[in-house]
Amino acid sequence: MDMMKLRFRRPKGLKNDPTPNLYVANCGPAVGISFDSIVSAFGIFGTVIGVRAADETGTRVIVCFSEVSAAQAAYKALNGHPCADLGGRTMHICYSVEQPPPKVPGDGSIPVSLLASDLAIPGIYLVHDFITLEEEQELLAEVDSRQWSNLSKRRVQHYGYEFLYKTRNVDSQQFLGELPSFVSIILQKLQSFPGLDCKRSKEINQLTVNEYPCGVGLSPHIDTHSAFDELIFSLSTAGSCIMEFRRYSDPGTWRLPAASVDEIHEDNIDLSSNFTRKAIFLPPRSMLLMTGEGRYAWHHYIPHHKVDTIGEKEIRRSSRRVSFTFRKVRKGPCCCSFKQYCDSQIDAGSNNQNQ
Ligand SMILES: O=C(O)CCC(=O)C(=O)O
Ligand SMILES: [Fe+2]
Repeated sequence: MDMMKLRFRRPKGLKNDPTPNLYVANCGPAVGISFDSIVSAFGIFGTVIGVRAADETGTRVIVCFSEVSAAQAAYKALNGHPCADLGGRTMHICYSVEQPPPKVPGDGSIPVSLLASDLAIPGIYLVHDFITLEEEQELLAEVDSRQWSNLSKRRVQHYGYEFLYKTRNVDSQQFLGELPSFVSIILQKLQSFPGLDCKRSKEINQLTVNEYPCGVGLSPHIDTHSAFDELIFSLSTAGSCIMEFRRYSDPGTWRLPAASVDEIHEDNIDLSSNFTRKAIFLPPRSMLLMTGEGRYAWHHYIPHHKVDTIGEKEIRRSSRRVSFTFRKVRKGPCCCSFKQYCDSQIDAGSNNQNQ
């Protein structure tokens, strides 16, 4: 059996019987530790069949041994103790279990709200006709006269600070300049966004423009807490889509695709875990605000559909949707009260999720 083709995960609950496979947190390429050095460091305890990423963070790996006893020895020696062979790094280890095959969801459809009040997720707001048709045309003309960067399925532009898809964060040391003047009108309108203190929307300093061709969506994610402040605005132009929100019942799954991931697809998501799903229709020229619980604890997701079904109606997506996501780059760690979803508080904290 090819061990590396099997899917392993962190065990749920307290029971953690030894297996030959270790789930190792605080270790991996994103913290400067190559797979080769992991093989050597763990190889001291027995034959390592393979090492691979446990998820997309680059900071958690699965180490597969040929024998349970070797995994036990490595666990005993390295869990919570600094490892001299890996630069004195302290790892958090548990025995990994085989992932059950994903359940095939029903037909996948859920009711789609037209209004945020019907969606009833705390912190999610939607304002229809936030901009006029003319303003929409102007915005599109401006971005189309600028350079797009190609991701695998969509094109993007970043202003203020670049969003780095590998780390799902921004390089806050690298300021690209003020937001362009063609969005001044939007920034001005955001100051009178219903129910918001205008000071908070004044501080926006990052813009990502996403162009989705028909049928392309966005994998479920939470915008990285440590990268961006609480308020996240997204203006839809040129086309519509539905946006699905998911609140996972197992906080462990929060680590799956975070932020605007390009290369990660739906089949990487742990469909066997439970989540509550809600969806809202985002028409062109509408402005979505994600804040509070909706921003910090719910994944947002754009299904990869060419047609969105809203009640009895089928709405064909147009040739493209262009969204303008406005955020403020965070200075210092996030201190939200949704700790289990918060990379500032889990990775830097006790790491008790892995113990
Ligand atoms: O296209 C959108 O409205 C959402 C974009 C988004 O979620 C993101 O860039 O993080
Ligand atoms: Fe997002």
